[in-house]
Amino acid sequence: TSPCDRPVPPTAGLSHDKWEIDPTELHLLEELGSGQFGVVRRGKWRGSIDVAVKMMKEGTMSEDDFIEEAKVMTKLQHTNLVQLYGVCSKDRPIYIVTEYMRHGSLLNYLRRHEASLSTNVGYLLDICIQVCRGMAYLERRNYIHRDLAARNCLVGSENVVKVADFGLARYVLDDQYTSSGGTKFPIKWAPPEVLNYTRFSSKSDVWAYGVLMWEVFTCGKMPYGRLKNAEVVDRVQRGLILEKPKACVKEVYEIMRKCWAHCPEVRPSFRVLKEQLINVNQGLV
Ligand SMILES: CN1CCN(C(=O)c2ccc(Nc3nc(-c4cccc(NC(=O)c5ccc(C(C)(C)C)cc5)c4)cn4ccnc34)cc2)CC1
Repeated sequence: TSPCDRPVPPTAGLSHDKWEIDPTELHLLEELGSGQFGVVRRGKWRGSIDVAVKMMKEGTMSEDDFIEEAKVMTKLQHTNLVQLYGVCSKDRPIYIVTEYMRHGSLLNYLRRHEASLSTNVGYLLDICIQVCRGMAYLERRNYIHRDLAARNCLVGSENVVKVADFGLARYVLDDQYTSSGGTKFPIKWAPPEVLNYTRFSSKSDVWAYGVLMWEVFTCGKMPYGRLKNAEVVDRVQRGLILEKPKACVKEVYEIMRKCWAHCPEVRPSFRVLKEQLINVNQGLV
């Protein structure tokens, strides 16, 4: 295709280190919330591009390792991935600059719109398919997310849904988050091999994706309700799985259940999941 057909890569035109963003070209606006690394704000880049800026609180992230990885992350480009535009790494705190998603996290979006969403099975399935497309791209690029959940997906204009913060879990310094015994470890989205051996893979992302599907079809309920982490670990080890959400048709629940196969090899790939979900969605029309 001629150069004018190809979309200009969003990181084009940056300084010699194309993933390095000049902070004088950023204009910070309101706070969007805060997460594991601290405050996140909306901003404008080069006067007109809407961005989200994570300002890395000191001591929350292994910064040098992340800056190295940022080069790879800027190359991951897909409609259903929140695009990393670059980083401001010359001063501290480091800024992580991504495209802006105006409706916030998928989890809050599901909870806010439960009334209209709970009867719209086709749209709930479409949300799952969009996340699956983003994850199938990461799978093709041999890139593991490590913390896929509705809270780590974002909703943008025209209700597009994108996967965010892929791979970032590797740079969190808080061992309450990184160790499977920690209070912040995402136990309810983790398969047996992660609970027992912290063995992450695209197939552990598939397990988490099954839980994300459950979150979508319950419009943002907490998986396993108020069960304590230890009780969830015990259930998962014994092969007990999440029950079928009311809004979920049998065919969709069958796909969810496959994501929770005890052995990672038995779970479908995201590529296969995507085909199966699209088939069900066409069957619903
Ligand atoms: C009508 N509603 C009004 C309220 N509302 C908002 O305030 C709102 C609107 C837009 C928002 N957008 C974004 N919000 C965020 C955001 C905001 C707060 C916290 C975070 N998350 C984090 O900081 C974070 C997430 C995960 C992780 C690990 C490594 C653990 C996986 C580490 C850190 C992200 C990032 N974004 C990237 C692109 N767009 C956004 C966020 C919130 C949503 C719309």
